[in-house]
Amino acid sequence: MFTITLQQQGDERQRAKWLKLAENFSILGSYLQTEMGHVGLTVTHGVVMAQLYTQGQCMGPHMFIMQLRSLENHKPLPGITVGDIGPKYGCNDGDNGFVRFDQVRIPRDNMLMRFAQVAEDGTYSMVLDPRLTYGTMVNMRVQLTERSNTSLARAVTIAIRYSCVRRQSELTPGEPEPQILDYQTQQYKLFPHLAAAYGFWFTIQNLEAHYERVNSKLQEGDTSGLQELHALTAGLKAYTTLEAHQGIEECRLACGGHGYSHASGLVYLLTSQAVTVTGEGETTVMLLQLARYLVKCYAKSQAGAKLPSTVSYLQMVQSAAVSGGTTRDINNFDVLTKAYQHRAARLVKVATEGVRFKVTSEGQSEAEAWNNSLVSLVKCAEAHSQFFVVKTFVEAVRTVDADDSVRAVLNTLCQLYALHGICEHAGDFLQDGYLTGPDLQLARSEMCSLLSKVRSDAVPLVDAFDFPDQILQSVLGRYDGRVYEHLYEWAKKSPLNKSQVHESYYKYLQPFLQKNRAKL
Ligand SMILES: CCCCCCCCCCCCC/C=C/C(=O)SCCNC(=O)CCNC(=O)[C@H](O)C(C)(C)COP(=O)(O)OP(=O)(O)OC[C@H]1O[C@@H](n2cnc3c(N)ncnc32)[C@H](O)[C@@H]1OP(=O)(O)O
Ligand SMILES: Cc1cc2nc3c(=O)[nH]c(=O)nc-3n(C[C@H](O)[C@H](O)[C@H](O)COP(=O)(O)OP(=O)(O)OC[C@H]3O[C@@H](n4cnc5c(N)ncnc54)[C@H](O)[C@@H]3O)c2cc1C
Repeated sequence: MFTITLQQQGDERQRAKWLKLAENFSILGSYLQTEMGHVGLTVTHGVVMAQLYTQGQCMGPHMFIMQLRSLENHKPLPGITVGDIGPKYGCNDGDNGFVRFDQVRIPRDNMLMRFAQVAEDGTYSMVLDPRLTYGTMVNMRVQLTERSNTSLARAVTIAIRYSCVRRQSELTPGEPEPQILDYQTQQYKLFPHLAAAYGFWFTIQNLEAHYERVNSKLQEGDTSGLQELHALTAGLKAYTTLEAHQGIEECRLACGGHGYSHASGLVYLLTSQAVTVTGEGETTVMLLQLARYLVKCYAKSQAGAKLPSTVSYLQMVQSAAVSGGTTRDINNFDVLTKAYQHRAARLVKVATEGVRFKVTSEGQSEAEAWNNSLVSLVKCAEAHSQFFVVKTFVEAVRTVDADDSVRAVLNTLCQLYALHGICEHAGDFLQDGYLTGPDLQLARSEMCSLLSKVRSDAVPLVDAFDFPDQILQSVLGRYDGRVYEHLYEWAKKSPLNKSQVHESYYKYLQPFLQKNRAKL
């Protein structure tokens, strides 16, 4: 949460009142923003994000503390219906619930008044920027970006270690079965996610530093960095949570049948990661928040305005003829970064001009034009977020304090991440001729060479994440590699294996079999 320390009467009094209760767990709280509600059985209070109406005017979403249950017997207060929402896709240990308010009144003082106040006579006033109310979401989105990185790193650790234990088929006729990690397809499934886990780690360092800079400016009352931070965090949250989710699923699939077992630890990782894709802002909604900012920035740059650092590249949208068009050193970091920059800038331009064209030439309203451009708007936001990761990764491997051998490995991972992205989104790079067919051919063959280069370092690279077995909770990803013995031990612990003949045999199976056999 933003730790802004402005001296506000209401704020100070409210903090003294509520924080004391919350910090010693006298009350338990939940965040209630989503329309359908998410609360649960445990909480006594909730912070409700609701539209504020005062003196007949709507002032937009504000936060209110609502007491939900009696502090005497935990029963819901009058007018409040609260309960559990039932089983979910995952995170069933999480206490998510619903709540309904019917004619519930709360004291004016329950409105959280750090950034906006309502006086006794209903007069509304605000401090700095009303969007500071959304600060908790920005903070949470940074945290979810971090969590995604950790979950992806856990998944690749499991899958890479297991791929060294599992031997299957013949690579060379007559030779022993190879470790499945020696198959190029297995490397192609796993190593780009390994590279992404490293790239995201550096991205998070950059994002956190950015967050701290904006936060300290906010302490001095300077809100100028708020929108850029919001856009950046919304985009990276969307991009990294989804990439991690898809990566974890690919790691699970790469473990074959055992990936389907809870013993893999991958099923839990996958369902937990799915929450981060939707929670704190669904992916498309978040990418559109970023797109809205990019479109505004592009328009400003066209009018000659200077842009904030993360979007300053929009001032330099080049045509492909000027900027590319020949086969080049596709492994060169400057070439790679420029290609991603060009792709992002071009897609922002295309999306912005698409909206404009629909308004000016097709007579659509702004809202219609926006809706009819959503696909290209989402695409430009994804491209911007991926460019940010590539740029950060490249800068990090150039400047990281590491010896030459470590830097060489990081260089390889960074090239792999960037080349893999180009191959995956080839159309974006080829469409205006910035990259050529021969460039793409080169990118693909370089990417495949990098896979075999990563092979020898793959295990040390996942060991370097330093997840102890207690955290990984995966039989497949055990540090000692003794997978098969422990799979057997794990299976034996199943409650269905408590006796040699399960009780269901006597109840259902035996009569059924006997009946059938009697008919013979
Ligand atoms: C491995 C082990 C794992 C174990 C367990 C795993 C658990 C994982 C935990 C996961 C957590 C799950 C818990 C989830 C909790 C929640 O989901 S809480 C609810 C969060 N809800 C959202 O995020 C809603 C998403 N929607 C938005 O954010 C919308 O933007 C909005 C805030 C609802 C506003 O929408 P709207 O009224 O339509 O306004 P807009 O027109 O879009 O925007 C108005 C202006 O405000 C700016 N803006 C929007 N958001 C922010 C912000 N955060 N900060 C700053 N500014 C913001 C926006 O850019 C607009 O600005 P202008 O363009 O200048 O007008
Ligand atoms: C496990 C879990 C825990 C949660 N915990 C909390 C909590 O503690 N507190 C809380 O307040 N909330 C919580 N949430 C809710 C979460 O914040 C929302 O589910 C999330 O923000 C998505 O909103 P939604 O469910 O309304 O989806 P919707 O907005 O209905 O999204 C459904 C579809 O509509 C599309 N869509 C919606 N709006 C647009 C648009 N403007 N343009 C284009 N497409 C659009 C989306 O892209 C998506 O494809 C939790 C959710 C989960 C799954």
